[in-house]
Amino acid sequence: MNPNSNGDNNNLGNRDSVLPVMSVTSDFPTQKSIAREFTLNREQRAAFMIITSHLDGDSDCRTGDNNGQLIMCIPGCGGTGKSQLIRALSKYFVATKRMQMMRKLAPTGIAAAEIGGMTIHSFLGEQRNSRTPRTIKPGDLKLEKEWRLVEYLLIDEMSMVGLHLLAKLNRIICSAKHVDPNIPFGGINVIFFGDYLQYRPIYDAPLHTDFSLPSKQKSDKLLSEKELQQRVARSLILQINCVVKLTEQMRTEDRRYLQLLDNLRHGKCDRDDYELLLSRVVGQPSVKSLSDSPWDKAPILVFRNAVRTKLNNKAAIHKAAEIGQALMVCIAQDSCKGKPIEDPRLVKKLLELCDSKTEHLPGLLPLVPGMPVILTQNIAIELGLINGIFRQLVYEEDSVSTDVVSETFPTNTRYIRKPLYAIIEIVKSKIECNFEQLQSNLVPIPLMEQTFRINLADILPKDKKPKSNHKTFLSIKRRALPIVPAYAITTHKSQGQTLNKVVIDLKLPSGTDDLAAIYVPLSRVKCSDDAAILRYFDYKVLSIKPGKSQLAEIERLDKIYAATQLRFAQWF
Ligand SMILES: Nc1ncnc2c1ncn2[C@@H]1O[C@H](COP(=O)(O)OP(=O)(O)OP(=O)(O)O)[C@@H](O)[C@H]1O
Repeated sequence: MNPNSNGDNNNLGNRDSVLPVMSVTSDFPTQKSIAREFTLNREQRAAFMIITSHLDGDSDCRTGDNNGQLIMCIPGCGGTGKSQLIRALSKYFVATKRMQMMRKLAPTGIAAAEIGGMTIHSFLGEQRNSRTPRTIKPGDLKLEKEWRLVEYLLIDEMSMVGLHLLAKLNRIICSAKHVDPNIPFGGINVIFFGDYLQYRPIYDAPLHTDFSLPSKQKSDKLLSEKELQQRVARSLILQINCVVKLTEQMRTEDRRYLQLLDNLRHGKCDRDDYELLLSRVVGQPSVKSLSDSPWDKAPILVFRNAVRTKLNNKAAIHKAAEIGQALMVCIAQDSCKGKPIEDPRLVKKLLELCDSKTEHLPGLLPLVPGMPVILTQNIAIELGLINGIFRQLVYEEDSVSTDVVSETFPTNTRYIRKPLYAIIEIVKSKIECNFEQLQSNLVPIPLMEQTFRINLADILPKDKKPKSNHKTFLSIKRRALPIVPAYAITTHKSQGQTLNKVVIDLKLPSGTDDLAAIYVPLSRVKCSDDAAILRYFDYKVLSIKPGKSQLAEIERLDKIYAATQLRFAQWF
């Protein structure tokens, strides 16, 4: 715009003088420039335009069901760029100074870190598997403040979100926003991202649960409070009024491998697909040994937490030997009813429990400099504090001993009873630091405290187990470093991540019939050459089919997608 041209030609002053020609080029980001910056494809761009135009008050976007409230779903299989779209949307909200209107939540720490969001549990102020839900009191000022400015709620990895959790979130938002509980999500706009064929929630019913299908439960049985809440949440999901499906594969460049992944999603892999995967089994010419580069640095994806812990311990022992150092193992401090535990057998049993049973605080934590780690407690996930490399341990000098605590580790292991903090190099740190001497990605991680319950019968030797079925629970308070090694991670933890090289176990534990157990690990990489298969596996695992309610929900969303394309034809 020329600042001198105000439309009034009589005000041009001296007509003989030459007017300065000024062209103002603005660096101000626009919808188009951000879509370009993130190289959004056609589908990502359409979703981006619908949401950002809704934000900008576009009247076409703000009409229709629910008084223009956007209840949107962006489904897409692994690698179709859902997280990339969230990053582009975030950039637009930041650039237009409206970031406080957006809240990003995900069901797991790793998924939340991928999008710079928080976990739903931490946002609800609850622990995982908590038996004491957050109480909602009218006039809760903290809650009101948390939600006052929020108008767009983005929920990633929707396959792992449970209906009960969603119901809680809905109640909290309605209460914070002081609106009629019949208005979905307190009237704010909600956008779900994810893929229903990936992992489902562990202790809850998935969002696609179809309560109209005949269930195993007897029809005359009264519904529990939890089941009622789940049905309420399902009715919210049925109000989704806008769908953009992402279909273009952005992660996998290898056409043949893409075909295999697609066959897998439909439970239709053939012998050729099987042969392709067998050619990647360790020991075959393409992957001679896991000790060779690049496989020696690739994470191993396994199904069971116990297997993960065993592999991590072995890898730590091996790495310590490789660099010629004695292994360090930090010991957790456990107490019961405020007193240290005295029975040495009980102490040992507790320390050897898998961290999945101890609120994710490990009893025995092996540490080797350079070891990849995952932070298991929510310290500041929105700052990227989740994946890192262990660099250094600070501990009380006099708390080190070489007395054997566990046969798992070599005899020269140094056990540290009083660690103070560990210095972790955070892989994708978003911490800004102005001190020249301090590296912003080196973060001291202190000890943390958690309480877990354990059934005594589960840890007593077989001959000492009580005969009756009566359960005796012990409540244990543990102080420990909130860190676990990440040489091996569970396939569940890998969901949402793009991995450069990965070693995958496809031998499923018996009784596993979830397609996600195969599809999630295989879809983490860009091509078949980036995956090594740990050992031979049964052809049968490639023919696991998606469930009925998964397919029905995908079909329902497809129909809404067709209507969305007609409604916003200009962006498709
Ligand atoms: N438009 C794009 N331009 C360039 N790269 C992209 C684009 N979209 C996605 N990618 C890249 O493709 C890979 C997969 O994308 P992303 O992680 O966003 O997929 P996803 O749908 O969230 O996958 P998952 O379901 O496994 O979580 C990433 O490496 C990402 O950077």
